[in-house]
This record gives sequence, structure tokens and C-alpha cells, in this order.
Amino acid sequence: MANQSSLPLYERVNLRNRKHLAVELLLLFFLFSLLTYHLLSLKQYGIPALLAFLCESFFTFIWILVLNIKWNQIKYVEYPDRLLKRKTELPAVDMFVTTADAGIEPPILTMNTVLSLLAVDYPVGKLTCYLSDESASPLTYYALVETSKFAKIWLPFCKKYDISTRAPFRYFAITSSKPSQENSPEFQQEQKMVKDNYEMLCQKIEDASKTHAPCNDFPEMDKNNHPAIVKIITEEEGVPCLVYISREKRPKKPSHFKAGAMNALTRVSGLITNAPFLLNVDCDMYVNNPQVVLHAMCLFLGVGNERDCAYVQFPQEFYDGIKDDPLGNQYVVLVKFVGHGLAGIQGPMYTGTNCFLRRKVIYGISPDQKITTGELSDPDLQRKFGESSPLKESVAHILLPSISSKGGSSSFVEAAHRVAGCDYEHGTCWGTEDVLTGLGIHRKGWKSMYCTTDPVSFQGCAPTTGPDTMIQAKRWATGFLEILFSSMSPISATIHGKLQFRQCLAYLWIMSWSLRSIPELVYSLLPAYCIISGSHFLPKVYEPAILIPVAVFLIFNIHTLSEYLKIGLSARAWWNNQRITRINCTSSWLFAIFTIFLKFIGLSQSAFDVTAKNPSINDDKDMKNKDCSKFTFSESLIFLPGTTILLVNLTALTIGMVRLLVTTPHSNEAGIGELLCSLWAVLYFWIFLKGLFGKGKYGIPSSTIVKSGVLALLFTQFCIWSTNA
Ligand SMILES: O=c1ccn([C@@H]2O[C@H](COP(=O)(O)OP(=O)(O)O[C@H]3O[C@H](CO)[C@@H](O)[C@H](O)[C@H]3O)[C@@H](O)[C@H]2O)c(=O)[nH]1
Ligand SMILES: [Mn+2]
Repeated sequence: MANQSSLPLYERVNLRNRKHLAVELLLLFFLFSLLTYHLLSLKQYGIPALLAFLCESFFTFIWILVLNIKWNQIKYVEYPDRLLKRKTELPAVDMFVTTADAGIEPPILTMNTVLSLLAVDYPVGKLTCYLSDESASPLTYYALVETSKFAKIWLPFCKKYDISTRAPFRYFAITSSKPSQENSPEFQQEQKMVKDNYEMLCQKIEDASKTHAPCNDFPEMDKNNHPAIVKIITEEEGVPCLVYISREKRPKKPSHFKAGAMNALTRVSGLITNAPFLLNVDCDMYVNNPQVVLHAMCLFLGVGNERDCAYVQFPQEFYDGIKDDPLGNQYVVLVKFVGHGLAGIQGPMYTGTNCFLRRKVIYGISPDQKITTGELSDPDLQRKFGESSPLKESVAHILLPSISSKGGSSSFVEAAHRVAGCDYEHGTCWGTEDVLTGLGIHRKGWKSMYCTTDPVSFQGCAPTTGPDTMIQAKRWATGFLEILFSSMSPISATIHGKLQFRQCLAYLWIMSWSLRSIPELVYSLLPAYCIISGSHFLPKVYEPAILIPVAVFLIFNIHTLSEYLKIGLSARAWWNNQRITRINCTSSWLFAIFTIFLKFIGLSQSAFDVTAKNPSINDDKDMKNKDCSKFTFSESLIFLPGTTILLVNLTALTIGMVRLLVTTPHSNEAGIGELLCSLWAVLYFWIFLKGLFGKGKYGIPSSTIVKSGVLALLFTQFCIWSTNA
């Protein structure tokens, strides 16, 4: 038998599927055929053919980018048992949780995330949990203090009975829905005691939310104007250390939103514990698999060369998702193929949550950079990391582990307040967050790794309303577009840095999301334009060339549908996702372009609209499904393009049908293709059609309908005018 300590900590498994690839290449072939057809028909059909050609060129380009991502998908299988059998000491991990607003993000949800982190299977002494609270809320602080007390009951219970779900609200929701008889009376008694204590915790937080300043040592403050607060909450036996941080906020000083919070967390933790590994989760992303840290460590410690693993990204998955994903925000298929696909290139993107990172990577080190003591000269470090001497010392310890001072201890709390100040970053290299951070890391030549576990590692809550979903999609697309046009773009990272070419293409795919909105918008109006103006862009039904668009349509839809069915999702989920993608594309992503444009001309500033989080604690699942599966609308202008597209296509269909009925068959033999396209567009925007007649939040506000009506009318006029011109 092989020596346990020489067995690999993980294995790499190929997921390549030749059949899928063949179909995807076939689709590419038909896309090129379609482009050729449009080129050849330019003379005959004019502008519509040209527009179709341009849009389809863009779609073909996107399809090539998708193929590149899907080309060689891989996954890793980790062996935590082997890691535990090794004699080596496990490294320390600093775990970060960010919360922005106790109103939008209920503290009990954040506390569940904290509890699930504290309770992971890892040596307690090696873990520290830092909570960053943007709003300096006494309620959040109070909740954290109470949570640390409850942790002394929760942790031993989880570990004694090897509980698999360690976020109490989920654990009790699951156990109450299927009570098990097999358990010993002792267990049941203990479970009841823990449950009572958890309910008490919830009650205390609930009560405290009604009083001002529930904590004596934490006065109420203006959330946009307050000094830095750093409080170490517990250093009790058996529970990892907990640290509360609210970085300094001053009006008119940029906060850099979550990126700023991450920077403050990194600096403060550098002073207090200075662990070589960091874990970063959103406040609603609880740990669903207690072995996550071990899984991540299998990859970090198992790679032959550090450069192959700058960070370990886990997928974002959601709990209690509404059946068949009617809002299209669970991204199950997308997350799978992008994650495994990128894992086969330079590694997954950093999504800003569920990610373990090497601290030194965050400090901007390149993989093969050999740091010497000389390089760590004071001015150099100061320029990069700011003025705090203790912080510079702690950084030096990370970059040059041979340095004797350990760096990091609770006596640094004083200095910690300083590095959590809002001016601290001024003139230094303190960085960014999310995809941009990951891109910067890949640019330096690092690789990253993707980790999927069973049961899933992290679970969060997805937005539950139409407007929230669209605003979230808009924020993401805005961020991506901003990167695309910045000096940090993937193209420049390939030319000037070490971003691999195929990885660059993968980044381009995601960063060009919002650019897709323009061809999608044009394409959704083109059939209507043709119908109303009596022109064409598709072959006529009796021409053999009609088989090309038919093939593209059938292959694309059957193939994507089969992908959904294969991983156990329903056809309904596929259809819901298809139409939400079209809606997002022509609405949220279009607005992302406007937002960047306004920012570019100095008319607007960046903002971060925090997603509302509705924990479904003790919720009736069926009620929730019923309630949330209907799309909701708001006054937001974001619903204008969708409503307009719908009205335009309805008008075109009406005109087209009337013409079909009243004219002789031969004078208008064509147009069937265009009519079907227009019909398909209406099906894609079906929830808007329902919204026209819906009441309250289920209806499109009449002001939006009026505006869209005017736009649709203008468009129809334009079509008629261009026929006569
Ligand atoms: O000024 C801010 C704004 C947000 N947050 C936190 O950032 C996290 C993500 O915010 P959320 O509103 O939940 O956004 P999502 O769209 O759900 O988050 C996704 O998208 C974000 C970027 O748009 C990423 O940062 C996240 O990691 C990713 O999960 C939450 O913990 C917030 O508390 C802050 O700390 N400060
Ligand atoms: Mn979120």
C-alpha cells in the first residue's frame, strides 16, 4: 500500500464531451453559412440583410468565445482525509464576511453565515472570522456578540453529531421538515436545547432591532460619517476568534464599496492575525459543507508549484431557489460550464465571494518573484501599503516568511483603527475586488483553481423580484464593461502581461455582455421592421437556403435544452432562462452601456445597489414558489426597452397577419420567416405581455406603457416612412 503521506491531495479529471463539441462546431458551421447567405443577398435585400449580417457576425463571435470556454472542461477531486493524515500543521485562515446595511441584509442572516464559518471542520486555533459592517450598526455588533455566545453551544453540537448543515436557520428548517426517528433520545434532547437557544438568539436580535443602541459599548452613529471601529469579540476556548470592523466613513470621501471593505479587512486582519490564507464570503453565503477549508487546502498544499494556485474559487449556488428559476438568476448551467471551462485554461475568475486566496497574492506579488530583504525597503513598502509601521512589518512577514517578528497580535488593535481609516489608501496600491482582482492576478501569470464539492460548498440567496434581478444584472454588466474599456482590460493584460490568450477570450466573453445588448436589440426589432416595411432578411420558404436559419434555430435550441435536461433541470427552467437572457440582454445590459456613458461624460458616479436579501426562515416553500414565480415590475426605466420590443412586435404581427389574410397568396409569399421570428420575440417577452394586464407589482406601470407606446408608434412610422423613401 502506498505511503499515506505521498498520495496526492487532489486529482484532475477531464470532462470533455466529444458529442457536445461536435454539435457546437456544427452550429458554428451553420452560423458561417448564414453569414455567407446574408453577404450574397445584400444586393437583393439591402439594409435589412446588412443589419442581419452585422448582428449575426457579433453572435458568431460570441459563439466562438463560448466554444473556447467549453473546449476542455475539467474538474478537481480533493481528498481531505489524506490531508488530515499528514503530519504537517495546517495553515491559518482569516475568514471575511461583508455586510453593507442591516436594513437590507437582516443581521440574523449574516449571523448564520458567521456561525457556519465558525463551525467548519478545521482546527479552531487556526481560524479567525472578521465581519465588516459598512453601516456601523449597533444592532449588527450586538448580534455578533450574542452570536459568539451561542457559538459556544452550536459548535460542540455540530461537531459531536457531525451535523452537515451548520447554518442554524437552514439546519432547523431541514430537520423540522423531515423529523428522523432513528436518533437517540440524547441527541433529540440536545437538539431541542440547541434549538431553544437559537430561537432565543433570534428573539434577542429581533427585540434589539426595536431599541436604539442595544449595546452599551457601541453608541449609535451616522452610518456615513463615523470613525473606524475595530472590536475583538471573543477569545474563548473552543470558538474561533471573532473581530468586528466598521471602517471609517466620511461624507465626500470615496468608499469604493465592497472593494474598500475588502481592503480594510485585509489590512486589519494583517495586523491582528496575519494568516497566509484568506476566505471571502458575502453576508448571505453560508457554508453548506463543513469540509470546505480542507478542500481548499488540498488544492493549495497539493499543487507542485504555488503559481498554479493563487486562489481557489467555489461556485455560487443558491438555496430554496424558486422552482424552474422563473427569474433566471440561479445561473446553474452558466456557472457550471464557465467554471469547469475556465478551470481547463488559466483558472476560474474571482467572483468576489466563496473564494480562498493567498494573502501574498493580494499583496501584489508575481508567482516567481523572489523577494529579498533589500526590496522590502521602507519607502517601497510605504508607497504600496501605506504608512502604518506595524502593517508594513506584517506585510514583510508574509512576503518574506523568514523574518523573525511574527506580525499580528491583538495588541495591534490601536494600529488597526488607523488602517481602517478612510484616507489610508490614498496614494497607495490598495486594490480592487471581484473579476478585476482576479484578472490582475491572472495577468501576473498566476493560475487559479475551481473547487466543486458534494454537498455543495456555499449557498446564498438569489434576488426574489424582477427589479432586483435586473438591477443586479445591470451592476454586473456595468462592472464588466468598465473593465473592458479600462487600462486593465484583458487585451492589454495579454499583450503586456501574462494573461493567456484563451483566458483573454474567456474574459472577453463575460466583459462584452453589455455590448451584446445592441445587436440583440436590433435583432429583436428587425423582423418587425421587415414585416411593417415589406422588406426581407430571411430566405423565402421555398428557397433551399431557408434550411440554414432553420438549422441554426433548431440546433441552438435543442442543444441548450439538452444541456439543461442532462443535469436534471426541467425544460421549463431552460425556457425561463432563455427568455430572461433575452430580457436582460436588451434591458439591464443596455442600461449598463448608458451608465458607463454617463459616468464617462461625468454625469453620474458609480454606486453599488445592494441586493435585498429575504431569508426564507421557516417559510412555506409552496407559498414562496407561488408568490415569487411571477415576474414583478417597478417604475424603473429598465422595463422600457422590453415593453417597447413587445409592442413593436405585436404591431408587426397584427399588420403581417392582416396582410396575409387580405392579399392574394402570390403577392406576399414571403415574410413567413419574419413573421415566425416576430412571434418568437413575443414569446420571449411573454412576461411583459402578462405585465401589460397585471395588477400592482405584477403589472407594468402605465407610465412605462405610455412611453413604450409612443416609442413603438415612432418606430412603426419610421418603418412606413422608410418604405416610401
Ligand atoms: O458598499 C458595499 C456594498 C456591498 N457590500 C457587500 O457585498 C456583498 C455583495 O453584495 P450583494 O448586494 O449581495 O451583491 P450580489 O450581486 O449578490 O453579489 C455578487 O456581485 C458582487 C459584485 O457586483 C460581488 O461583489 C459579490 O461577491 C457577488 O456575490 C454583500 O455581502 C454586501 O454586504 C459591501 O460590503 N459594501
Ligand atoms: Mn448577494
